[in-house]
Amino acid sequence: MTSPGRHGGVDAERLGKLITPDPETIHDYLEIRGLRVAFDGFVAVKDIDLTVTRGDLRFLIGPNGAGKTTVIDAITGLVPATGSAAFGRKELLGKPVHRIARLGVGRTFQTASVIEELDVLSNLDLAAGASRPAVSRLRARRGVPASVEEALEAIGLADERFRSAGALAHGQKQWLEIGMLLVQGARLLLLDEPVAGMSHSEREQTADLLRAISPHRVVVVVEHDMEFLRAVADSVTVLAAGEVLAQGTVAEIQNDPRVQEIYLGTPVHEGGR
Ligand SMILES: Nc1ncnc2c1ncn2[C@@H]1O[C@H](COP(=O)(O)OP(=O)(O)OP(=O)(O)O)[C@@H](O)[C@H]1O
Repeated sequence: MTSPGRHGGVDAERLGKLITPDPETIHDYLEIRGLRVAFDGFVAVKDIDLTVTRGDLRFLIGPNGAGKTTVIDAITGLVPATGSAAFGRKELLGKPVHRIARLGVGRTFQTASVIEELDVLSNLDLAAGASRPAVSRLRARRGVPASVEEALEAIGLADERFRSAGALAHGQKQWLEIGMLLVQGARLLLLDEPVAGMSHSEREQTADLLRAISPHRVVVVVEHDMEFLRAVADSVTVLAAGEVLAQGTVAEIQNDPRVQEIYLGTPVHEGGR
C-alpha cells in the first residue's frame, strides 16, 4: 500500500481527528515583516512581507536562487535574519531551532530527513516526543499513542509501520515526514519541494493530503511544479532575487506579465520553473 489512507487517497476522517483544530490556535497565522537575510554581504532575502493564515494554502514560487528556501531557513532559525517573523503572535527570529519547533513550527526539507535506520513507527514515536531507549521500543509498540496510530492511517503507512524508513518509496518518505510534523503538534507547516521526484500518482495523493491538512493548519509550500501548484494552491507568492514580485490567486499569478517575464518569457501555466 503506497497511498495515503488505507484504501487509497487521504483518510479524511482519521486525518480530521488527528488534526482537529485546537480552539486556542484558531487564529494562527504567520506574519513576516521586513525579513532580511544576508550571507557575507550578499542579500539573499530583501525586506520581505508575507502573511499566511490557516486554510489559505500558500505556495512560494520563483526561479532558482530567488530566496525561497532561505525564507524557510530564517523562519525556522537555521540562518540569522533581521526584521520580524511571528507565529501565534510569538516572535521567531533570534530563537534557537528547538524553541521555534516548540512554538509549533515544523518543516520538511528537499531531501526527506526521516531516520532511515528506524522503522516508520519509531520515526513517528520520536516525533511525538515518545522518545524511548531502543530496548523498550518493542514493549512500547503495544501501546502506540492514538495520535501516532491516526497519523499512520492518515498518511497511508499503517501497513508499513515496522518497515525501516530507509526502505520506503520516495513519496512514502515525504508522507512520513508530514505525519511526523503532525504528531509533533506543528501548527505551521513549511514544506520544501514536497513533490520533487514523485510519480504522478504520488503527487495526486500528496495533493489530497495537503488539502485535508490545510483547513486546520497554516501551510506554506515551496514548489517548482506548476501542475501541482494549480491542483493545490489557494494563493501564491512569487519571489525573485530575494523580493516579493507578485502575490495573488493562481489565476492572477499565471496572468501576471511580470511573473511570465521572470520565467524567461514562458507563460507560467506552460513552464515548469
Ligand atoms: N548558506 C549560504 N551561504 C551563502 N549563500 C547562500 C546560502 N544559502 C543560500 N545562499 C544564496 O542565497 C540565494 C537564495 O538561495 P535559496 O536556496 O534560498 O533559493 P531558492 O529560491 O530556494 O532556490 P532553489 O529553487 O534553487 O532551491 C542564492 O543565491 C544562494 O546561492
